Amino acid sequence: METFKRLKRFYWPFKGYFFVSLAALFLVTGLTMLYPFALKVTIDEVIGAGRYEWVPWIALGFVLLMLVKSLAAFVQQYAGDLFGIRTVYELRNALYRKLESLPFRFYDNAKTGDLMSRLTADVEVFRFFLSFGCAQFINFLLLLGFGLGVMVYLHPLLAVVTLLAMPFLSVTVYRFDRKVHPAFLGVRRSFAHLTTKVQENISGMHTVKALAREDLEISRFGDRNRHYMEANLEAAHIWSAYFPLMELIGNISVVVLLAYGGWLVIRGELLLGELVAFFSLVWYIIGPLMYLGFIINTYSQSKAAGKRLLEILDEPEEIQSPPQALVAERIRGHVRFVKVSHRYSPDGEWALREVSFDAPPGKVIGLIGATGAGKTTLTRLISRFYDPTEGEVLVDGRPVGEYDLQFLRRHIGVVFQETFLFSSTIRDNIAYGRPDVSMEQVIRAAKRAQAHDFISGFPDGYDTVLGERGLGLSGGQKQRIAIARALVTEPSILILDDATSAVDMVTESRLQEALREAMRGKTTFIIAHRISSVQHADEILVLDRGRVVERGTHRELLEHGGIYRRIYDIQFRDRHAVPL
Ligand SMILES: Nc1ncnc2c1ncn2[C@@H]1O[C@H](COP(=O)(O)OP(=O)(O)OP(=O)(O)O)[C@@H](O)[C@H]1O
Repeated sequence: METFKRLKRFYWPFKGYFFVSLAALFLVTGLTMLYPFALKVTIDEVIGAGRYEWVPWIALGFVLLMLVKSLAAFVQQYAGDLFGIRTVYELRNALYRKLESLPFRFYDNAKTGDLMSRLTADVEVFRFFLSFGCAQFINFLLLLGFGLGVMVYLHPLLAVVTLLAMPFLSVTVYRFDRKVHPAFLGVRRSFAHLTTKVQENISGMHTVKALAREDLEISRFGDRNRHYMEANLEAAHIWSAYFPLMELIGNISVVVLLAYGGWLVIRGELLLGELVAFFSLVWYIIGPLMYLGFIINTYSQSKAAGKRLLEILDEPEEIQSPPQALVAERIRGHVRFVKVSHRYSPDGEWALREVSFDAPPGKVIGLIGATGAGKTTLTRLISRFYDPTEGEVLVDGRPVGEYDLQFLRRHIGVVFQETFLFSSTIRDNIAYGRPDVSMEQVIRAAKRAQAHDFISGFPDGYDTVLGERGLGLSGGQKQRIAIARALVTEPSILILDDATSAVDMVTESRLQEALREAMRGKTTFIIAHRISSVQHADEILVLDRGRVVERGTHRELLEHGGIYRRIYDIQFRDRHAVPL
């Protein structure tokens, strides 16, 4: 119940639909309960008493009863559906909002397929229970309560005989629930594993094919598919073992009832019509009882699904805007690091160690160093994708944690190492951060990013629709669109994380020229492996295992003769490329 209690805020606002559905259900069940009475009256007081002229009227009464019951059943079903559908609409929105606000840390380990299955399959299972299972469960309780009440009224002893089977049935149902719940949790988990595999494979299909690993992937998929099948089989096994047992217990009580009831009729202690009424009442109880397994099944599944949804909703959002968040007129772009250290997990390696530097507005900082040296980590702290473990990151003299998060990020243009483009037009991709910009601004940004020429070369120009993740463009073209996307927001701070790695040297040098123009008075961080990409920076920080081991201008660092010089020597054995 805990899971449902915690998800109450989603379904409680729609309780009106639920209660309408419930009221209609009361009516349906009440009318259903009238049948045995009508039968009893027809047999004992009409046919038994020879009043045959009443039969057509009784038949007409039955038809009317059924019409009202159908109408009530419609209201019950429709209101129940509305209850479920409206609830999961809110739930899905809340989950998506949560996913949008979760920090980078969450996505470092998140699996897309698993998240997708939570947002789709688990939400659907939850809806099914709200719309259908929950009402069925209440229906069961109603039928049981009404049925027993009427039976006790007709013949208490006979009712007790029926009740004799209940404890056995209750124990069986309890044990069934205990077993079937983990089994369904397993089904949901292995379904998520399966979808994760499919999603990863479709995304990485080029790599799979390039390395001719289709067979391996088919066999891996086969493994997960088998797990999913086995999880389903296990659930089906539990189901098929318990369901007939429940049915058997139910049937035994019917047999006992018929034997004892028949004996009572023979002795004249019970009217025939009463036994017939009793018999149909018993089925109103035993039917739903046997159905109880299915109801428990939907309940168990929705409990398991609800738990998985709560796992997302409960994820901590450690990176948020503070209560009195700072929103300035604009950000000038003065970035300062004071003894900043960072590690991604409390017991992990330090990714940055005591890094300090001062970058006033307009300064271009180059970051260079071996892979894993901490260059990306450093820039991630400026945008507050992570909070530093130690030390302070200041923008315009204020700790980044004091700013409104969206305000801060809107003023920082980031071009990531891996370019991600949406499957929409080039214009929409460039204008993603500022959808209201004019076409002129889009073109200006594209020109500065050296992208205008190749975009204009496409038959549809800026209206060219890109494939998923920008498929159909070269690596360098994608990078330049990403740079234009960052520039169009007119950021005060620009971070280029290996953003020109796929661009040829000539284009890169033109790009840097244009960027210098565009970023005048703003601060730029350039992460690169190529010396040619950072050589014009005002200050170059050389990182090694998280520490700044050298700093200075290109010339100073060359003269210093340290790591930078060694990188330079390796990269420029042919010295003509870069003058000393
Ligand atoms: N999300 C993360 N979770 C845990 N550790 C991480 C994460 N991102 C980076 N690291 C670790 O932090 C260290 C610094 O990584 P970072 O990405 O900053 O290096 P880098 O200098 O940008 O490397 P590259 O040039 O290859 O991009 C590495 O040891 C890396 O394994």
